[in-house]
Amino acid sequence: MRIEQAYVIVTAPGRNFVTLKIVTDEGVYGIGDATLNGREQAVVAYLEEHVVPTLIGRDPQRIEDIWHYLYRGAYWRRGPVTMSAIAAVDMALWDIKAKAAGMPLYQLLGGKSRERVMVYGHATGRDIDACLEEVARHVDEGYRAVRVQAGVPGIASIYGVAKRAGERYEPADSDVPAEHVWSTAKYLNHVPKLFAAVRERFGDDLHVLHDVHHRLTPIEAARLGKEVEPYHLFWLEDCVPAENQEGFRLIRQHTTTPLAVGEVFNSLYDAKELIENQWIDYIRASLTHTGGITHMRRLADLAGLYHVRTGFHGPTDLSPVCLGAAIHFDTWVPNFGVQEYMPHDRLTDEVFPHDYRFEDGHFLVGESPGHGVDIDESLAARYPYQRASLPVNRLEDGTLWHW
Ligand SMILES: O=C(O)[C@H](O)[C@@H](O)[C@H](O)[C@H](O)CO
Ligand SMILES: [Mg+2]
Repeated sequence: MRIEQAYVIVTAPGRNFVTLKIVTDEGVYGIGDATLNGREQAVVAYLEEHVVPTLIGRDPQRIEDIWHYLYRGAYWRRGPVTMSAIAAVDMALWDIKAKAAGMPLYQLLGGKSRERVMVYGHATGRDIDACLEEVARHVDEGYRAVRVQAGVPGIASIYGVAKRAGERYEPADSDVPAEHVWSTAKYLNHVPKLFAAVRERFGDDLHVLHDVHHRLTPIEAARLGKEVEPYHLFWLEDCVPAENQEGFRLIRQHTTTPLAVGEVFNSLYDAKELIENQWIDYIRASLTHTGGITHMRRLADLAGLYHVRTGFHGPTDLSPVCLGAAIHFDTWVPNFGVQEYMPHDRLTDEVFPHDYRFEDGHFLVGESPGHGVDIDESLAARYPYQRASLPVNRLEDGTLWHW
């Protein structure tokens, strides 16, 4: 079998997605997600200029060799653009291999470790009451786990809160970055009240999660972790920027609130210290941004040695291709934790037909050969790319802060 064609499809049914399609001389093809929110065209250029020309004529079955060819061979290793490009190739090659073997991807990985995959949804609200209504909607829809993000009095626009009730939250919402203003003090004073209200209304059984989105210092995160301990969060996510992995040691010394991190990671080296020191409980890296299935299997196995579980990133800015492949991975991986799920909109699901299905707070993996997701290229062509940037964040004194 040989790779005959490889090309990039950029489409924007509601938001921008980048997909790599690899076609073999035996007619079998595979697709991979290469979407990097706000930096889509950088990955397109990397793929078209530096990756696709090297794939033509190669044996698509040699997944491991091609992964190292693209990783070690790049010389300039790691980084979100490179690793998203490698991930798209890797996802497409695993899709091809599973199709050629006539089996769903999870079988190729090692078979089912569970029948279904628990997900968490996103409940957001401009204030606590509005947020509680969204939590109630998710509970009614069968979710066992809900991420809770609410507006903070005195902060005009905040991460994770949709503009209007019931709407999905899409952060890449302007041509050039919008500027938000942030107050740690106002945020820290408010969040414990939010979770007290959630537990008051919904009791202790519902899994509740929260995303700090990189905005605290370690001691501030330690304070927040301690103050929400009575509310038994499933996890507190991205509480500090994780370039300095050591920062999590201090948080860990002060609180038993479980910690999750990693959606901005792009290799297992970003998480190695965190995992080996057991400073975290869940690793959030995504297949698309962390080099695909080949690399994520290594990261998941390392995590499993230290009681760390997976909690894949799964917002609407990762395409159904990534979500579909992730559900196969989640179905197999022994140390599964939870899968993030923001439903894509109808247009997106039409462009990316798939066989996974959401039911009763869980995903059920499909049985068709491969990862079970396709792309309708003629429909995709109707939705041209339009630049959309993530916001930036400033403190009230104007300091450029973490978004
Ligand atoms: O936990 C999450 O799902 C993430 O934090 C997202 O909301 C990111 O902000 C988005 O994926 C950036 O593109
Ligand atoms: Mg997050």
